[in-house]
Amino acid sequence: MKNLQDILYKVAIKEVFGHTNIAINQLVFDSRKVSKNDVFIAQKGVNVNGHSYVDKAISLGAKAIICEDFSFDKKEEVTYIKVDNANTALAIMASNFYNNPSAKFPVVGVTGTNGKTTIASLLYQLFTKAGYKVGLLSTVKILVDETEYKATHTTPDSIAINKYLDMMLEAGVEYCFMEVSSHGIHQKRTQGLTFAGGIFTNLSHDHLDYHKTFAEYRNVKKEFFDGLPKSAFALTNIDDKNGNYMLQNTKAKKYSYALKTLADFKSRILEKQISGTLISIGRTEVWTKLIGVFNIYNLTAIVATAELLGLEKLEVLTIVSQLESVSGRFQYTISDDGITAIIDYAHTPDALKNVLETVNDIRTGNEKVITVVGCGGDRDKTKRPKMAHIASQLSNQAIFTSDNPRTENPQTILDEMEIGVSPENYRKTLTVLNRRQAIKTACKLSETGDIILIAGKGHENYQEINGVRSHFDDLEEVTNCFNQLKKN
Ligand SMILES: CC(=O)N[C@H]1[C@@H](OP(=O)(O)OP(=O)(O)OC[C@H]2O[C@@H](n3ccc(=O)[nH]c3=O)[C@H](O)[C@@H]2O)O[C@H](CO)[C@@H](O)[C@@H]1O[C@H](C)C(=O)N[C@@H](C)C(=O)N[C@H](CCC(=O)O)C(=O)O
Ligand SMILES: Nc1ncnc2c1ncn2[C@@H]1O[C@H](COP(=O)(O)OP(=O)(O)OP(=O)(O)O)[C@@H](O)[C@H]1O
Ligand SMILES: N[C@H](CCC[C@H](N)C(=O)O)C(=O)O
Ligand SMILES: [Mg+2]
Repeated sequence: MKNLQDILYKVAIKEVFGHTNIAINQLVFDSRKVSKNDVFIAQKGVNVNGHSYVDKAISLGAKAIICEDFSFDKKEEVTYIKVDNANTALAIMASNFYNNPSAKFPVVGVTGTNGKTTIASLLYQLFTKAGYKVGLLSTVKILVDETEYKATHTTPDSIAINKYLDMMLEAGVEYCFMEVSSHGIHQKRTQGLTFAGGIFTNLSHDHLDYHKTFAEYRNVKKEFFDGLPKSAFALTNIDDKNGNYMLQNTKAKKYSYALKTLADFKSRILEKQISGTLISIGRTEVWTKLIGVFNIYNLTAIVATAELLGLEKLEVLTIVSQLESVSGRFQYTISDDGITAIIDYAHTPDALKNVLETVNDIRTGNEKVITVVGCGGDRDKTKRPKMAHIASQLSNQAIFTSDNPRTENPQTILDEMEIGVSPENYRKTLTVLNRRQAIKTACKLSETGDIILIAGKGHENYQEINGVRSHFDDLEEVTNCFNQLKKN
């Protein structure tokens, strides 16, 4: 049991009803999960208002309520605390509850539209290879040293973040790398954390269903840097047109990385091959297995981060050449007939463009590029025509199919994609609603040397249709098709 008064340290309280010097069990923001002596935090969500569940939480044993208004009948035996923002209060309380784990070891946050998982995961690999115990909070998985936990979000809720950071400390973890999503920042999931550093990757079109305008999306990302402490570093991609903007009001020490502009950390691409890229970082040449200009940005960011965290430059560069690509990010397999299939998590227009440009860059002759792609349901609809245009423009054949339709009609998503195809590219497109069939079609249409890009789902091992998740794995599907072709 903990004392509520201690947990409330640094929370901006507007009004209190009842006593705060009481023992509490745990913090809970979902009334359905409340048990005896818990504190229920009422959050105003996207779908419902948590304030409607205060009575339910009390009936299940909540002893204290954190809320943004007092518009309900109060019970004598319960403590009510009014705050400006329940999400911020929850985040600070979650840090206090776990004794502020983020202040006890370096936690570095990565934000930006694309590249967060790649950078955080590569940093995990790099620091592990350098002999440290490392933690990772990412879209793909959560790692506490070598123990893996399932990730439900890119940035978990603040209770989960602090719980994992606490577990990391228990396990002797020395560095943690985490993704900081725009939803996470907006919902204050990372407030109250002490970051040792922040990294900005890039900003392009995504999540305009949630943030409404690009300016709002950009400002939410900037909020992360505004909140960094003076002791932290703020590392930005200065080739991105929003790179400087992100650091405008940060108190942290500013650093930049780039491939084109003059920067504190600069790399150059010397040679591109399907098996990897030769780059120079500073004055040192390094061979990496990673492919694509975007990945060289990611590598430059991790080299800079490792140096800013005190690792020795030469050691870092030696390890860089050993780093493996991240699951579902430009992951490829080659069939016995010499057809290459690339699985990539590109689910934004910019990512799809980058990946297809990379594919076109490394193709050697007259081989065809066939792209299988869809767009997620219940997410930003304005991405759909843009992604369809890019896929049809930069491939010889685009096959539009379902991603995770979630609660939307899959055909409607495809219709909204098709609107983006220019008349001159129309003949290059096909629509195959069923993703398995779409992948099969791509395999049937391809010949030796051809390249199939299967975009959008990367590492995901499920497909969500009508709210139901069934097992689905792009790599598994294409491998099955390749095996089938071999038999025929
Ligand atoms: C849009 C969004 O971000 N939603 C998140 C939000 O849910 P919500 O606002 O819909 O919650 P709600 O259902 O309206 O409920 C409001 C409050 O009432 C509470 N409640 C609700 C019902 C009840 O019976 N009792 C009760 O107490 C809920 O626990 C909640 O506290 O708060 C929930 C609790 O923290 C999150 O789980 C949920 O993430 C959903 C599942 C989600 O899909 N989020 C995605 C969009 C997301 O966050 N993605 C980013 C990555 C994006 C990227 O960069 O690619 C991420 O960080 O993962
Ligand atoms: N630095 C980058 N710039 C542009 N595109 C990138 C970059 N890094 C990766 N990508 C592309 O974006 C896709 C997603 O990469 P990654 O998973 O690292 O991004 P993310 O920011 O974690 O995405 P999410 O918002 O879903 O968490 C990759 O599969 C690749 O196509
Ligand atoms: N973190 C991203 C993942 C998108 C992946 C794509 N496969 C989809 O389902 O839309 C989001 O929640 O928007
Ligand atoms: Mg991610």
